[in-house]
Amino acid sequence: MVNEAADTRPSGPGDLAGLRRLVIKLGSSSLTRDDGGLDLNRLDIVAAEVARLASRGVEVVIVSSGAIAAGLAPLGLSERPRVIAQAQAAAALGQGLLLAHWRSAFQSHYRHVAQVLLTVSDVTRRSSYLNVRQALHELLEAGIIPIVNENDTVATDEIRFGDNDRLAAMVAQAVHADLLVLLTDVDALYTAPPSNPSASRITRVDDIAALPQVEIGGAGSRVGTGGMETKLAAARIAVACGIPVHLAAADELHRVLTSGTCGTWFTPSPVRRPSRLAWVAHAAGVAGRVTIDRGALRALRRHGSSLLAAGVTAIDGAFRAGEVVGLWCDGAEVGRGIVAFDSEVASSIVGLRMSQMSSHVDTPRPLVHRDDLVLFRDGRDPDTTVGA
Ligand SMILES: Nc1ncnc2c1ncn2[C@@H]1O[C@H](COP(=O)(O)OP(=O)(O)O)[C@@H](O)[C@H]1O
Ligand SMILES: N[C@@H](CCC(=O)OP(=O)(O)O)C(=O)O
Repeated sequence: MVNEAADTRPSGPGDLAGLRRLVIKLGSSSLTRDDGGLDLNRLDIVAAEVARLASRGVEVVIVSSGAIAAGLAPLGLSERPRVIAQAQAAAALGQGLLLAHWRSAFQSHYRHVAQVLLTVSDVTRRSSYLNVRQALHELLEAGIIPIVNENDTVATDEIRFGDNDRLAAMVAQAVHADLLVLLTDVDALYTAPPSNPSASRITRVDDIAALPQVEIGGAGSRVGTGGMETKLAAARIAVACGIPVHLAAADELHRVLTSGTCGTWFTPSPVRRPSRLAWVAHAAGVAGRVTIDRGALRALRRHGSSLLAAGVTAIDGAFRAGEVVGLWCDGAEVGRGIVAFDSEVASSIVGLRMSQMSSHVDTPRPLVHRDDLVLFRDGRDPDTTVGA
């Protein structure tokens, strides 16, 4: 088991001598050839680099897109389908092909791979998040390379990542990675989509919250999703968790792992947020809304109090105890927390003091405990989130 106490994170690009655990994400655009099929040569090159790291004792998780792209040709499709059922069929077919190729790419290096398919709720619901984390740790300890992708066939439109960038950031956070490498079809973050002649490369971002005006475009290829926007979202999540991010072109993986003189480096925030609070802050699926009054907000902000039902004015949405809810005050989302009661029970105790709750609940307790709470200092940007 890796010693979590030692700081093994690189201090800058290329400083990987002490690296213990790494997440590498490959986008569809870098795993597919121009004619749409999977680029097996690329998989082989990545497998060779990863096997080299693994032989040094570095634990690596690969987040691999490409299932839908791999399923297009066998289904007789020439481009990514818009109809969700077709995309799901392509993913179901393509995921098998994708994993078979990863397996054979690693076979020559005597490494096993394991398929891990995740949905949004697997990383946002605390119980399944912990299971995922344990399974990944178990695989890494056994020297196996987990190949992670979104479970596209079961994910529905409203509750899917859609891109694998944010999924990769959540995985990096779950396994306490030292570094997240985002590999794509563009060599860096630019000040504007690279098709714009005035766009210039950004080699380093030390404070993502103060990123200079960057014009973000959509995906550059026929197969990619999300473009730079989801990569920046992923970088925000990772750096807030204290994990540096190196964004680079897929064919520069060797340089990322050696000199580091390529791509865009995102410096992590100095404070490594406890993973549980990061999970609450960045949970993609917020199950409901709890509106609180100003007095309650003041108590949370100034005194680090738990959220009591007495300070709640409304409950919206249907949620279960243990899910993440947004906390709202005066029309703005002021924080998030793990709620202690199902929505029906929560609705029945709105405005009640602890002493008045016993006829509604077995054990009167705060609606959101302070240990399960994050507050947004300024607007909704999780960069400015502080633990309560
Ligand atoms: N400001 C920007 N800097 C760099 N690339 C950008 C920018 N805005 C948009 N892009 C586009 O984002 C694309 C990468 O995203 P995407 O196609 O989703 O890749 P992937 O499949 O690797 O996730 C690039 O090809 C590029 O055209
Ligand atoms: N899960 C999907 C990936 C979705 C997607 O296109 O992601 P990406 O190319 O990383 O933006 C697949 O395997 O096809």
